[in-house]
Amino acid sequence: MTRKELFKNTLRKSVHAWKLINELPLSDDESLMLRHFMDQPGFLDLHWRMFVPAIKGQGTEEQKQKWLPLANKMQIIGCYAQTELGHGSNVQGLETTATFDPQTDQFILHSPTQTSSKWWPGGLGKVSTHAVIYARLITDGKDHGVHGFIVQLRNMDDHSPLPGITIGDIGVKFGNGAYNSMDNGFLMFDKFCIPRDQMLMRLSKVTREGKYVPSDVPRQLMYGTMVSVRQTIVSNASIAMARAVCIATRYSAVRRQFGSQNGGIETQVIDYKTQQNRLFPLLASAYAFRFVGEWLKWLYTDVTQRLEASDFATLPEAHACTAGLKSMTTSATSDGIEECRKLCGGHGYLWCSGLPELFAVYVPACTYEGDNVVLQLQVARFLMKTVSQLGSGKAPAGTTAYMGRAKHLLQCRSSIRKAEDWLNPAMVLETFEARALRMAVSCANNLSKFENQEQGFSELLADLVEAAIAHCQLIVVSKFIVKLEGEIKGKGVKNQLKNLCYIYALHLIHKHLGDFLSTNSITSEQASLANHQLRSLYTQVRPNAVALVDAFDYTDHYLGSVLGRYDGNVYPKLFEEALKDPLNDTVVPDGYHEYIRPLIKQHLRSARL
Ligand SMILES: CC/C=C\C/C=C\C/C=C\C/C=C\C/C=C\C/C=C\CCCCC(=O)SCCNC(=O)CCNC(=O)[C@H](O)C(C)(C)COP(=O)(O)OP(=O)(O)OC[C@H]1O[C@@H](n2cnc3c(N)ncnc32)[C@H](O)[C@@H]1OP(=O)(O)O
Ligand SMILES: Cc1cc2nc3c(=O)[nH]c(=O)nc-3n(C[C@H](O)[C@H](O)[C@H](O)COP(=O)(O)OP(=O)(O)OC[C@H]3O[C@@H](n4cnc5c(N)ncnc54)[C@H](O)[C@@H]3O)c2cc1C
Repeated sequence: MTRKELFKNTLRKSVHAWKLINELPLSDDESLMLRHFMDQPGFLDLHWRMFVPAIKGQGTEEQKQKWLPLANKMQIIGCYAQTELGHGSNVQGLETTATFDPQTDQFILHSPTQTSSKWWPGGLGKVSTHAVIYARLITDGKDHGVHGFIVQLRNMDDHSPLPGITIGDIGVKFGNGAYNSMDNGFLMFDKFCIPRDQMLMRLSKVTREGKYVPSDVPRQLMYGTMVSVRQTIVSNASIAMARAVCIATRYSAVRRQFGSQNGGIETQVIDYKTQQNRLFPLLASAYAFRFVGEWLKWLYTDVTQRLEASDFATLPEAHACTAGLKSMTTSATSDGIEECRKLCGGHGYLWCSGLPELFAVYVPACTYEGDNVVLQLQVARFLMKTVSQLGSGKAPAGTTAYMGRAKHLLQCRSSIRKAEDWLNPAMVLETFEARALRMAVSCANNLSKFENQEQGFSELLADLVEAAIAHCQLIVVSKFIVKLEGEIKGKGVKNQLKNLCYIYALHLIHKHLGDFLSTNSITSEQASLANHQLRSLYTQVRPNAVALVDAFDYTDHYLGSVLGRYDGNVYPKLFEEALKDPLNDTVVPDGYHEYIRPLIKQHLRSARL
């Protein structure tokens, strides 16, 4: 499809999905499933995941009563317009202004520079009638920082932009189809006025007289929509990883190379330890991210209930966990999808493997909803704060509770003696806790050598990100172990999940061996025992690998992959796909007479043939 066709087709699908949701009707959970099977980014994502939650989280009761019924019936379509051409990560650096005019009781929205143009918001370019806009609030010449506003963008009769608004699509993005189904947009305001009651005023207010009444709750609640989406992105990482792994595992069982004895059949590539060493940790990651995603959903629900009761105590942890896990799981999944493509050899590079499209549509997850490095630095700040409070009498809680055992964890030596010890959950956990704590404490010690803490933080950014990742990996490993401690239905399923849990943990030890050794969390002998155990786990997973990906229950239609077909009938179907290519419509290609023939004839003439 051309970009225009792709975009229009996504509108068609989105509207059809909305019709089904209402007619059947579908529950919220079922509607989410429908979104997965629709399988294309589109304006509905931003309307439901960001526009509506922003109003719910930041609007007053009156504002919710006015706007939510319209949004819930899709009589207005909204997007989330925060990022600008010049600033995305640095939200406090946004430039768009919303200046209160007491004469007219309105805010005047203005884009003072080119870099202040809104740039990137999905659904903004062509579809949205409304947006939640983030802009600097100015009253009586004073800048109160960034606040949210509900703004109508387009005429409800003919969809034309309202006077004072310039709007459009930002252009083609990475890949062929991928994220190009979405109208990521730009927007400039030229002194565009909105009524005062369209500032989202649950957190802070501007009175009729133009007085700014700051919030008595943490201002970070303004970032609540991002926290909510980051949480959902973690579960989605599992879905995308599982999809790539399903394709690569099934194909690895079909594909044979080398190893033929006396003219017999060759070896299935899944039997090579190198293939297992690349593939099975990804399979384990797909399961691990699913379990940590379930836990994160619980954490998010818990913090939301606490916030409603004005208990803000767990907000920093919820922010650190959603930011860190969003970052860690999306980075691992993007890399994992690319690894799966390579695991499928040359055929993985074919469009019909399903992997190039999956990669192209997935990679922006490393950037949207917060650049992954910037988000890990938020985790690092949280860790440094927690370390600095150790010994103050305030016991760390939740995911940092392990830091409360700092004295032990800074001194302990791993008691792993034989390979099987690596299947002991307490020993594995302690190894990850020791490594995470020691990396965090080492950063804190290095920071303390700087007179200026911010300067020290800048100098140590790379180490801080690594410490944050170590903490996030500990969370994933520990939630996988907790999952195994609960009830798991199905004969033998627990054993399979145990294998995957330890593959997940031990492959991380192998991959980040430098961290584990340099922090003395393990010795090199213990590292080789871990490798030994890992190989043994691969052998145990091998007979069940295909069943473990079948368990994801993805249809062939959803996978969209010739290599990942359930029936394994890969080669005939690759031919079928090839023959469908428009280049094969004719035997002699268009362009032959224009370019190829004259070229060949010229050679024939010069060679006097
Ligand atoms: C789509 C794929 C297709 C097919 C796949 C198949 C199916 C998929 C199905 C569904 C889709 C799946 C999922 C996606 C769902 C929906 C979304 C769809 C598309 C994505 C759209 C993307 C939208 C966006 O990108 S919106 C813009 C996002 N922008 C950002 O994230 C900006 C990042 N920057 C920041 O957040 C902040 O600037 C900062 C945190 C980096 C710094 O802020 P600030 O300067 O204010 O803070 P600091 O001084 O550093 O900190 C001050 C204190 O505040 C605390 N803090 C910061 N943030 C928060 C927070 N959020 N909550 C709580 N507290 C916070 C911080 O810790 C400091 O605390 P302290 O105690 O003072 O130290
Ligand atoms: C597909 C897609 C959809 C999007 N949808 C929306 C949307 O609906 N609404 C919306 O408002 N926005 C949206 N965005 C924008 C997105 O949120 C931003 O792109 C994202 O927050 C990253 O910000 P940035 O582009 O400014 O990156 P930058 O911050 O410019 O990052 C560039 C580089 O600088 C590094 N860097 C930046 N700051 C620091 C620092 N402090 N320390 C160390 N390194 C740093 C980063 O790690 C990165 O390597 C979307 C983006 C994409 C790609």
